[in-house]
Amino acid sequence: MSTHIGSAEYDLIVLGGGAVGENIADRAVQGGLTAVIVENELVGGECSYWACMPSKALLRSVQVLRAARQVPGAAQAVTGELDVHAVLARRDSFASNWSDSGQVKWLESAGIALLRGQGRLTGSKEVTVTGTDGSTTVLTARHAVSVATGSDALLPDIDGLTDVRPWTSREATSIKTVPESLAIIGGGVVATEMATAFAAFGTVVTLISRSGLLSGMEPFAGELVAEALRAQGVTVILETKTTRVTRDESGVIVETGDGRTISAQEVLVATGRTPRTGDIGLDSIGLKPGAWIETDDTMLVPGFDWLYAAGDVTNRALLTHQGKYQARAAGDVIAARAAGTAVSDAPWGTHVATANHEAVPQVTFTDPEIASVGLTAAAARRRGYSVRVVDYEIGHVAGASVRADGYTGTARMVVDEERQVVLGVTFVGPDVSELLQAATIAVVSEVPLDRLWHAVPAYPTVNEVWLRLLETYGRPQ
Ligand SMILES: Cc1cc2nc3c(=O)[nH]c(=O)nc-3n(C[C@H](O)[C@H](O)[C@H](O)COP(=O)(O)OP(=O)(O)OC[C@H]3O[C@@H](n4cnc5c(N)ncnc54)[C@H](O)[C@@H]3O)c2cc1C
Ligand SMILES: NC(=O)c1ccc[n+]([C@@H]2O[C@H](COP(=O)([O-])OP(=O)(O)OC[C@H]3O[C@@H](n4cnc5c(N)ncnc54)[C@H](O)[C@@H]3O)[C@@H](O)[C@H]2O)c1
Repeated sequence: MSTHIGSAEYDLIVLGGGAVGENIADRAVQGGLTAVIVENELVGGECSYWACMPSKALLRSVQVLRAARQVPGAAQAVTGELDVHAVLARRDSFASNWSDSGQVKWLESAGIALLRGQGRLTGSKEVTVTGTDGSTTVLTARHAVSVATGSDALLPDIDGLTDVRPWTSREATSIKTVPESLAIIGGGVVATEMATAFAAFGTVVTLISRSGLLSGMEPFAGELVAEALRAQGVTVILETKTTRVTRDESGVIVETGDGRTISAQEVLVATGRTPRTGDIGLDSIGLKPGAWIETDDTMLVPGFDWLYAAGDVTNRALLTHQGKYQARAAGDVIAARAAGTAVSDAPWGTHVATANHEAVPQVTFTDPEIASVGLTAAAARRRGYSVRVVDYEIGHVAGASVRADGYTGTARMVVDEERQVVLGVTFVGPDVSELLQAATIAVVSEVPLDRLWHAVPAYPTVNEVWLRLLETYGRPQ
């Protein structure tokens, strides 16, 4: 094993080469800085290989088949079942067969240096990288270090769980064969999306959630998804704790607080995330290892003028698009501060991630889909807004009935009565994901409702639900 010690200096060191780290480096390089990314696994990170891309590739075929079956004419043409082998092959290509060569090429073309190995902060503006061959490189940053090390699946403290080698989202999204049966612990986004996919693949799925489903969202979202999962054959057990998990030769046995015993070939744990900060040298600069990293809206860590963090590791909004949004702010502000040019850090300025607070969009790719942005009614009330809630059945819109026979879905608009602007929107229904950006623009731009009446949705599209929501609210005088 080599013990070679090298050193190098860059304007910016980015620890972690996921989608977020790549974007921080890219913006900083476009702003005239030199940047190196330190990555110890695959450039592209969780989203590319074990999260967004493979999971959505698994779910898309399921959605297309359902859509075809809901439209006479097309339904008659679809006589077979889902070809799971072909679904997995398509998933493989979306995960680039777990090779990061394409992303490495992109880094080269963007002028970003790459150093492979485990990076640890070892002092002010200093990161020491241990390569797989044991070599050590000490990197020094002229201006900034940004942490973008992401998050890992959280394994809750359930008796026996770690001993049974449970699946996390990584095993679920990279499956090579489909299990006959699967128990899922959790009721959030991963649990519901994976229950949707595996049920469609023919797996006998039991989902055990200690609460209702998707509890941070509007209540009807989780209720409609639970109803749909049950209709797809999933056993959905709500408000129930998992107390013990064991494994024998036939599979796993999951025991619940209300005395049930669920046997399955595998168990998937989908109970949230934990920050990847346990072994990145935070203690060397006076921060707590294993904790989420707090930042201000320019992604600067309080108490430092050179340390930034972005993406999952900040626990602001664990979504790729929000992490990349933070990365754009961080990369741009690092370049601006290095050049001594003006920093625009007032709310909604160039160098801040203001939308993290009250305007986060998210699509949950269950069947039906959930597309949501901004505040739920409950969250808006907690924040002291004077709230009015407007609901509308999407199936009553002409465009929805053309799209699918028996289309059912619900839309909710949360209005700030004082300013008469939209604080939040939730759509639940087939194919609602593509409705979301209009809602995001309305929330971020704080478009007054009387002006929104002039944004005419095309007939007959599902977007006409906007007109129905406005009509239900009543035209402001
Ligand atoms: C199953 C699943 C599905 C998801 N689906 C979606 C979705 O549809 N849409 C969406 O917006 N979000 C989705 N997410 C969330 C999304 O995956 C994350 O928000 C996103 O990947 C976070 O990006 P990141 O760059 O912060 O972290 P990561 O992608 O985790 O990247 C961090 C990188 O840092 C590297 N690293 C860590 N420590 C070190 C170290 N010490 N030295 C060197 N390198 C290091 C890691 O190897 C990794 O490559 C999903 C998550 C899961 C689990
Ligand atoms: N489509 C998407 O955008 C998408 C898809 C998947 C994941 N993600 C992101 O990945 C992150 C992780 O997803 P997730 O589903 O793991 O987390 P989550 O926060 O969505 O859900 C966690 C679930 O686990 C339950 N839970 C937590 N601790 C538990 C315990 N000790 N015992 C039993 N249950 C427990 C919670 O009640 C909740 O139902 C999310 O924050 C999400 O933003 C996004």
